Amino acid sequence: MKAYLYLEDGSRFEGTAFGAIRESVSELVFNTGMTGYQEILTDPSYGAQTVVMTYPIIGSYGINKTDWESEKISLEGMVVREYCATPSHYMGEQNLDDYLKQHNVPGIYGVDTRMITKKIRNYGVMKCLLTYKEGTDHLEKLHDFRMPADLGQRFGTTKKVVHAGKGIRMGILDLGCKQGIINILKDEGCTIYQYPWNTSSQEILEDDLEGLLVSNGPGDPKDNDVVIYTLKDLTGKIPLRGICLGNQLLALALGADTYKMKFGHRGGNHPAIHLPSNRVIITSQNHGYAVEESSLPADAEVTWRNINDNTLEGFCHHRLDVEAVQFHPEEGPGPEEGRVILEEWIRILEEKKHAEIG
Ligand SMILES: NC(=O)CC[C@H](N)C(=O)O
Repeated sequence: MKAYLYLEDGSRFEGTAFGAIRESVSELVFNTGMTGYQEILTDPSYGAQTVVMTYPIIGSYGINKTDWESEKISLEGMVVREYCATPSHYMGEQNLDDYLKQHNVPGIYGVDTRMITKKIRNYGVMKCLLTYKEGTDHLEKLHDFRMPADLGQRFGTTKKVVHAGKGIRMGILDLGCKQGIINILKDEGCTIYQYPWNTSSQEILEDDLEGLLVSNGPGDPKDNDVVIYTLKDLTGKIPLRGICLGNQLLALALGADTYKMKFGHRGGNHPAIHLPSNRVIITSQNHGYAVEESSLPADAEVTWRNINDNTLEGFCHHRLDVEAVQFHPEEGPGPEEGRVILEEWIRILEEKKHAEIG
């Protein structure tokens, strides 16, 4: 069956439908990962977005039981150059087409993904319509579409969940937390308190945590007024850590500003420099917003910067015990070099606890 992808700049791409047959309007972004489509599909931070995979063949290793970041597919559509319907991998359980159908997510293949990516790079992130009929009102549909403002409330846990462990008590303020983050905290032995987005600062403080991690999540960070208010209240009362959306929200809580990037960073090949040590690591990334470095309070320290475009990739505030990174130390998908950052956060909070006990 034919499918069409219409972009906000007026361009139209004809391809073949796969996955669910459902018209969808969303924001179009590209990901440069050569592998990792299962993690990308299930990463809640892609809520209300359609992803173009720049790697030309997608689906070749199928879908497995372990490489998921949440139980649902979060994105609105998938665009690929060539779809492989006959996957071959010892862990593969299902093909991508069936998986998309099962989760009611549409896809299109056989389109020039290189040209689409170049358009996004030149024009910036665009709205897109994935549909099955040619039409004259398509551009209107695109113009009428607005990214939902409640995305940060849609993908996280709806009730407090506790995962018992033998180590320190870590909270996660869950705005769509990737499973990879939870898995690392579990590996480190933490007892994890996973909180819904609207949990009050008082409720969090009552659990006597060693630290609170603000998770990744979809949408514009500035849409999360309630969370920013909560974080403002928690600042200085409990060690705060953040990943991606969490990095942006902690910066906003400190009075800094965020902005929408032209086309963002999505892929597993982003070099970031750790400024205090002058060391570079290759990071996994998925973000369309960034913290405006010059807006950070004077006593905050910029700790990480992206080498490709010099954007801020992490900061800390020693006195208030706030530390965050814009990239994904838990990878999922991508290089694992950043994992030590999360492990180090836990180790230092453990040390602090033992020092306090004496
Ligand atoms: N992965 C994330 O947490 C993404 C954060 C935010 N939604 C952005 O696009 O910048």
